Amino acid sequence: MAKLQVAIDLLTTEEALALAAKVAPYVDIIELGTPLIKNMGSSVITAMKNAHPDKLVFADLKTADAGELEADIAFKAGADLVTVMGAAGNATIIGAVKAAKAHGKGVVVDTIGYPDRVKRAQEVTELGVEFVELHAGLDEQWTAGYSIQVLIDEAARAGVPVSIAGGVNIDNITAVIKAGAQVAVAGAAIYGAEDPAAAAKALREAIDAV
Ligand SMILES: O=C(CO)[C@H](O)[C@H](O)COP(=O)(O)O
Repeated sequence: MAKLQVAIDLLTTEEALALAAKVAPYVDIIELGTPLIKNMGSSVITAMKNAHPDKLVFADLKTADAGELEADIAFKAGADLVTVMGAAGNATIIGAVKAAKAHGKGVVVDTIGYPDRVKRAQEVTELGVEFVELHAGLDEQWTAGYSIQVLIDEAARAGVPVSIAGGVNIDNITAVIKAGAQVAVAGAAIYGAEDPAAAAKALREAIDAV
């Protein structure tokens, strides 16, 4: 069964915990967004894991260097998964995987901005990462002509475990899962909804119906 990941792109621990409390029944993975971690530090990771020990806590570090060191900080704080940029060197990804193995946790590679996301996904899977995020970031999503269909097409031909992030919503989540994504990441579709719990529930039901 595919997983639903809520991306919490809010700015304070208080707001993040309040959102997580509403949507936790419907999600498998709680992602702490990069701006949230930059604003609050690793204490937000600890606060979220303490509040939701039964969920996978995903620290979207977007590490570009010092992979082992940065991953170790997040795992010690309570993260189950951390991200490293696909554009980083393999040594950085290998370092983060080393830290993950030491803690019994995992690394996700984020392909944001990478020219050939599928090729990089296949390469880094060999390095022992959990899965690869086929990701169009917020700036790319706001570029004229953006369509999530490009990520859906990439997932269908990746042949390795992937998630999709970049505007997942109730209108496209079925196609995201049918393309083979193991994880659907939804940020604005949940935290920007008038009723985040109802939005998360609808996404969960759409996944379960595939
Ligand atoms: O990592 C991110 C941006 O860099 C977002 O969390 C990710 O893109 C998911 O959010 P949305 O569903 O709003 O695109």
